[in-house]
Amino acid sequence: MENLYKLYEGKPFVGFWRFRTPGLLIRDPEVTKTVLLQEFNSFQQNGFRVHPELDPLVHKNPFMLTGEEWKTTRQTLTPSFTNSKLKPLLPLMEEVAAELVQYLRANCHTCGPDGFDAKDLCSKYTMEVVATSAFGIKGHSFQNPKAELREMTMQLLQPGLKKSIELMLINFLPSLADLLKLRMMPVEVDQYFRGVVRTVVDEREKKNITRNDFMQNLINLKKKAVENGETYSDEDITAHAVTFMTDGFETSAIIMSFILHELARHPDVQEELRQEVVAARGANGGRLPFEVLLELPLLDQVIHETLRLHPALPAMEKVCTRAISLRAADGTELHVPKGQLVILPVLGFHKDPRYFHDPERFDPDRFSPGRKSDIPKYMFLGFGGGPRQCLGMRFALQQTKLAIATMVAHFVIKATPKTPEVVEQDPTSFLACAKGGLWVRFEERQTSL
Ligand code: HEM
Repeated sequence: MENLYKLYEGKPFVGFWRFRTPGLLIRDPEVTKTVLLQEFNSFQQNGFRVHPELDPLVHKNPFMLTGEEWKTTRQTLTPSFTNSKLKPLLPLMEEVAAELVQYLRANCHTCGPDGFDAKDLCSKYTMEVVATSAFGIKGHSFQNPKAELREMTMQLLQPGLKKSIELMLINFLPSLADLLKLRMMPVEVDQYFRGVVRTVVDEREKKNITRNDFMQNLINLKKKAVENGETYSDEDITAHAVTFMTDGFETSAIIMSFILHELARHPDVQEELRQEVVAARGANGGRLPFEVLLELPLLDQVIHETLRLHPALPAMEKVCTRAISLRAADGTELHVPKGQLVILPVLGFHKDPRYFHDPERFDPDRFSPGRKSDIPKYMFLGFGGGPRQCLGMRFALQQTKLAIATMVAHFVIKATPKTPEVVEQDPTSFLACAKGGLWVRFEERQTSL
């Protein structure tokens, strides 16, 4: 999509074919705002669908839902992502960050000249954070690369060849996929997650345990629904915990690995960030309290600039649900019929010199308080935009900030011979994925406040 975006400079709309489906690429900020916000009701469906009966746990993910079902689910889950619910998760995340430091200390001298595959490393951390926050369990990712929770989640997120072909059919030839009863989540993964949730819920109910986590919020939602004579089933609890797992684990690992890559390639920014983190830890007894962590300015800018250069979702797909006329800034008008696939080229916008000067340059200062208002609205779409903007954004920022701050406080992150100069996107991946991986090495620092 980035190439198509560049090829049609000056045009607000570009038509293309994806297999037998016509697609519409948007190249205009005004139209992007119209699609995401002003005419949201005409574009409220994401370009993915799963069969509600064959794939109930995936279908209940807000990302897949539309209409009233989407609205109710989003309203139900939103309170779990407010600061008052996220703050109590910090001690759980800190335990995982301490495990990450231990793991790096134990392995940084023996990992060889190429260092660590940053994505693999970060996904151990995000898997454990999500496991403890969403399911209230440990995933044992640092100890065992083949741990069951990780293996089951990976079956969903990095499917093998046969499953990938099935997924293509589900997306591009849905009627054939329905006929063949193809499902996105393998049966054994579905059964596994239902079993995990049943065990956790039973144990908490039997032993009257309450814990400050997402699972507790879901259990409380069920209790409230029962009191009000409404339905909130065990399947709903499982589906929403799985949403947390699938949406929260991989995307955050991707962005963290790109941050490590950029910090290794920009030691000056890394050093400035270290000073910011070390000073804040020093002023708070060696910890970063919730409010302090969220407010560290350079840390926030580094994350946003990395998301600009390497958005986890390089393009967003929407489907027109109500025919509409779109008008671009240059006056071009286009009739968009119901059912039309519409693509918002996130990476194209993020690398367009009209919106981001010298776009290939890693420049966290673009997101500084004095400059970020220069970025046109809806041209930075790292977390999407409008009513469907990423539901887990605050959680993602919290876990990412804690991991990066902890790593720079304890280690110097360095490039290795395998660290790519220019990151090449793997064209087969729907999420951002660097061809050949992102490799970095860690040197332990003497002082670690
Ligand atoms: C750095 C990490 C993350 C990135 C870059 C990211 C990015 C995105 C993007 C681009 C969208 C589409 C937004 C749109 O259509 O406008 C999205 C949707 C969503 N994200 Fe995230 N996400 C991240 C982490 C998370 C986490 C941690 C969770 C949950 C714990 C989460 C849950 C969701 C959900 C439920 C949706 C669908 C929202 C809806 O359609 O109403 N995400 N995310």
